[in-house]
Amino acid sequence: MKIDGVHYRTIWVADDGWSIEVIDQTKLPHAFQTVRLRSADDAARAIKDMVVRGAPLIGATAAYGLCLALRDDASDATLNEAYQMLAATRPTAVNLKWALDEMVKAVKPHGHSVRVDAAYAAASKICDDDVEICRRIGENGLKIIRGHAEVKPGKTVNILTHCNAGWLACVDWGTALAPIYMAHDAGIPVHVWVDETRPRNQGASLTAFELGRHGVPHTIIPDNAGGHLMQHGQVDLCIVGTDRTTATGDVANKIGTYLKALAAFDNDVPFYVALPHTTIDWTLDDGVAEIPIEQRSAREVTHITGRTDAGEIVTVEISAPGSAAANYGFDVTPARLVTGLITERGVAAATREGLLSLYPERR
Ligand SMILES: CSC[C@H]1O[C@H](OP(=O)(O)O)[C@H](O)[C@@H]1O
Repeated sequence: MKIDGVHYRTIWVADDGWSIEVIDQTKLPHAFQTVRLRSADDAARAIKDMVVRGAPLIGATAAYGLCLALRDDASDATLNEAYQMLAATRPTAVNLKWALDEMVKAVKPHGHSVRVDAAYAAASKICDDDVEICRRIGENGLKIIRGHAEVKPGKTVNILTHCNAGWLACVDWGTALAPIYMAHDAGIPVHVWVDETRPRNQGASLTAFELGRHGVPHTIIPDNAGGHLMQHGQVDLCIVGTDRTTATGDVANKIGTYLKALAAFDNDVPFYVALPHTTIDWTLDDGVAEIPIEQRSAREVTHITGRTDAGEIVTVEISAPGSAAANYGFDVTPARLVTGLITERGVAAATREGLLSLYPERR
């Protein structure tokens, strides 16, 4: 996406031809800085510390993490060790394992002397494919937004989203936000209710940053406000992302998504999930029982980082000292609450048959 006229992806090979540069998302929205990754450890730390985050971008970063490991030593032992280390960084986003498996398939057949080139080529393809996949998700989601615009001609289409599933969560475009960018660029009047998304505030910090830079009208709301807005007819549809969706359409996404889906269901508000095929876990049927839910540090709940009026970036404690805090990173929305799955191949019902209609090769 463009920032101040410059087109950025979230991850790229640096000008030295081998190290990896990423946007440091822990510094946004108050500073736009990049970080250089020079080892698999650097890549793992960037994923774990959420310097990079979002299922597709986590996968892309892990892919380049394997490239960096192989530069030092292209042996199977190093490949396996780096795979295991990167795979252990964050458990919920299935793109992580998908990307690592793609890299192993691309590298393993080759002799050591060509493995590094094969790895960088494979990682680059993962990134290029993600850009095109997300662009197509945007096109398919645009049709849905256009449909809502047609039933209220000249009026604004109000869309609620949760967390950040924009270009910052992917390599470019995004998933849930791609249709919104395309609708805005097509002249359809859209407005986005942006869930702040506690505790890491990816909505207030990242989605609002993205939409603001693209000129898309939006309003940041507390996570608990969405149901009220839906009750009062102020939400035409919801579009969110996902970190892992089962073969039956159960959707793991940022904590709070499930509650939003319940409110949408109760108010007859269409609830869409935008995802690439790389986020579908075909091995799972029951998302609530089977999808691993990351638990992060209590400090992310008890403390918050922001900018003072004087422009200083500070972290402060916002809770009663000594109180325990639980920090579940994701929840699972059962398929019955999902209106449709917006993929690069079209929009499917959140069912096994719906997904297989788009991905018949999975039968
Ligand atoms: C397109 S994946 C976006 C997805 O990832 C976010 O989680 P996190 O910021 O912790 O990586 C959130 O669940 C988004 O919906």
